[in-house]
Amino acid sequence: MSPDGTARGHPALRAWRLSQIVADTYERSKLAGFLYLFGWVVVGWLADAHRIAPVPAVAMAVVFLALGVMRLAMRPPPREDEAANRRWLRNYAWVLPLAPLAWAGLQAWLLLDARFSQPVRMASLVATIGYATVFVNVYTTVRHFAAVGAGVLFLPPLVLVWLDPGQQALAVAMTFYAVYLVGALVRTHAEYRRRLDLDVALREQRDLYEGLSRTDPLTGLANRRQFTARLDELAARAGRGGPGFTLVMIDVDHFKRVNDDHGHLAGDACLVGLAQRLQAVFPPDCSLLARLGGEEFGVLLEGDAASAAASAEALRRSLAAGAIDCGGVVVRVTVSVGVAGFDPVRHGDGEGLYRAVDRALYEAKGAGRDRLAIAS
Ligand SMILES: Nc1nc2c(ncn2[C@@H]2O[C@H](COP(=O)(O)OP(=O)(O)OP(=O)(O)O)[C@@H](O)[C@H]2O)c(=O)[nH]1
Repeated sequence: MSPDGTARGHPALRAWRLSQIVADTYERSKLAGFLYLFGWVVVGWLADAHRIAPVPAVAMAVVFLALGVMRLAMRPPPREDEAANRRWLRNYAWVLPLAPLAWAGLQAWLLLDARFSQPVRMASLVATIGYATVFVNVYTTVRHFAAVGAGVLFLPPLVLVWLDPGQQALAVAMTFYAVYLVGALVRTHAEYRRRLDLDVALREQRDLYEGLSRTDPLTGLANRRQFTARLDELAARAGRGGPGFTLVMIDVDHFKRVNDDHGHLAGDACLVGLAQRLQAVFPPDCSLLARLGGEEFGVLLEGDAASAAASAEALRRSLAAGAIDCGGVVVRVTVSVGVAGFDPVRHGDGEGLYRAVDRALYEAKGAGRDRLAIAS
């Protein structure tokens, strides 16, 4: 298991999970760097630091400002770039503790330098406790970020307070608080992980149902719903002057006989075999292949009708010339085909093209089947 807990799951979900951790970490911490600058302005003003030690006082302010800007500037990479997100987390692991480290040095200075009064030390300790609390409650997207940040902030003053004989009561109280911080860190990190797991599970379910709602369960091709949506999309795009496209509709001839002669299961296997033949002729990366229902298939292809018709004709010929394996039985099937390229003026929209191709297919059937007709 990697530090971000992303070892399991589908790669896309794993990448999403990692990018969510990155996004959450950035969102939670992008402005928090400036809190140290604000804290130092308040505590430094209380401490009269600009008079006691002007150069270190200003230097600390500049350091906190620079570290705040640095955090803000580290914008997360694109979500889909898993390697870049992993790199970002690694880099951020170095950047995030820098401000706490600088604050810890400042805190040690305020506690050890006799020129600073007791109220100033108390004020700085209150700020330190606050920053450590923020770390364990907010930056728990990655547990070691929270642990390192809170540890760097809290442990040095705790040790210094224990070493001061006059501060034993405060040292005991801070020790109890340190124990609370450890418990809070474990709890908030577990809560974050649970929420993240739930988000991932919900996305997984959503992707699954979305896939099912767009896919024909028998052949794995697109279903009619997806086909219609894509047809409308292509027609709208072509209507706006976009690239042209062609619709091919393929209907198995006398498919009822396949069922009647060999059984429904053989009929199902035949449809699956036909879908595979379609995928071989019309590669899915340049077309949308759909089962429109029953024994009817639709193909949407970018480009003109002539090349689509040539591919469909090659398929028709190869089916007519041979036979296909339908789950153990070898069956000869022929197909009738209708083809038309989309013409925005003649067809108007996707439905208009569908009707034209359906008519051409009907003509091919009427003319004796096993043939291709191009819509006039
Ligand atoms: N095995 C199987 N058969 C199906 C499925 N869907 C539809 N059918 C069958 O497909 C047949 C379609 O019959 P028809 O519409 O009369 O068409 P046809 O027999 O192919 O004849 P033509 O289209 O006129 O050449 C029917 O017998 C349906 O039961 C399916 O998912 N699996």
